[in-house]
Amino acid sequence: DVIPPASKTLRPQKWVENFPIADGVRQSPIDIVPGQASYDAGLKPLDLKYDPSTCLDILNNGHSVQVTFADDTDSSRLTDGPISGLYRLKQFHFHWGASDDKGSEHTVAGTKYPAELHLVHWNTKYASFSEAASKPDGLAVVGVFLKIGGENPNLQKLLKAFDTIKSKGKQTSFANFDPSTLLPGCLDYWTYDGSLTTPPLYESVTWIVCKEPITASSAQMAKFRTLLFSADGAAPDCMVNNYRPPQPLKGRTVRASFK
Ligand SMILES: COCCCN1C=C(N)c2cc(S(N)(=O)=O)sc2S1(=O)=O
Ligand SMILES: [Zn+2]
Repeated sequence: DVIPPASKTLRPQKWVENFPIADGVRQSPIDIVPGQASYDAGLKPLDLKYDPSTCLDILNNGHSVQVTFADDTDSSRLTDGPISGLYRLKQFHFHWGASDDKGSEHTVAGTKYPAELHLVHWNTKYASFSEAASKPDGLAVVGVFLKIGGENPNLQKLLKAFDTIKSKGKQTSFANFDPSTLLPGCLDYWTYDGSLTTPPLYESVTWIVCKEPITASSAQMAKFRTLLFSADGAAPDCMVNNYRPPQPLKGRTVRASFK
């Protein structure tokens, strides 16, 4: 009989069966309500420094498109902001919709953006990324919204690689990409304690969501939608709507770095 495509069997409503933490107290994403965030004058500006030479490869992992970095030195790292210590960049990836009216994981007063970039960093107080990934202060993910606007030249190099990693499991070398070209000009942010937004849903993430979006053209968004959840040879299953909807706040406070 027909095997349902992964995008149907692994949908968010099903995750709690295998990952009970899906109903946990600090799940992500959330709806950020600016009027309810509390300005914290003690929050420092983000200090992000990325070294393009640490960029290794680009991969279709069956959930998203991911660019992975060498994390054996401190040369691509996040410090300050809401965190203490130094967190190394491990990877970045995106979430997007089947159309321009949805796709982001976090929402802002109910507004969905067409996509969201996640830059994943791990706390170097732990020996490795995989050790850090499950600790309450193990990860810091910087989220950047994408909105529809003019073509973003800094996305072109990424999008050009998509043709070679169309299906699940495909990966290709990807060198000298500077992720800071994907950051907005203003690094004002909201921050709260949350989780990975896909299984294993570990409650290990200090979320840092930038207020200012970057742009992508509608044509560039369409390029994301040419990727597949499915592997070569399987029935093609378009990689779209790979976002988890907002989760209950359960008493958490969202802090703002700006007034
Ligand atoms: C040993 O590794 C275990 C966890 C590894 N990761 C798994 C995810 N599902 C995941 C989701 C992430 S997201 N969407 O919350 O940024 S980051 C991330 S991840 O940190 O790369
Ligand atoms: Zn993500």
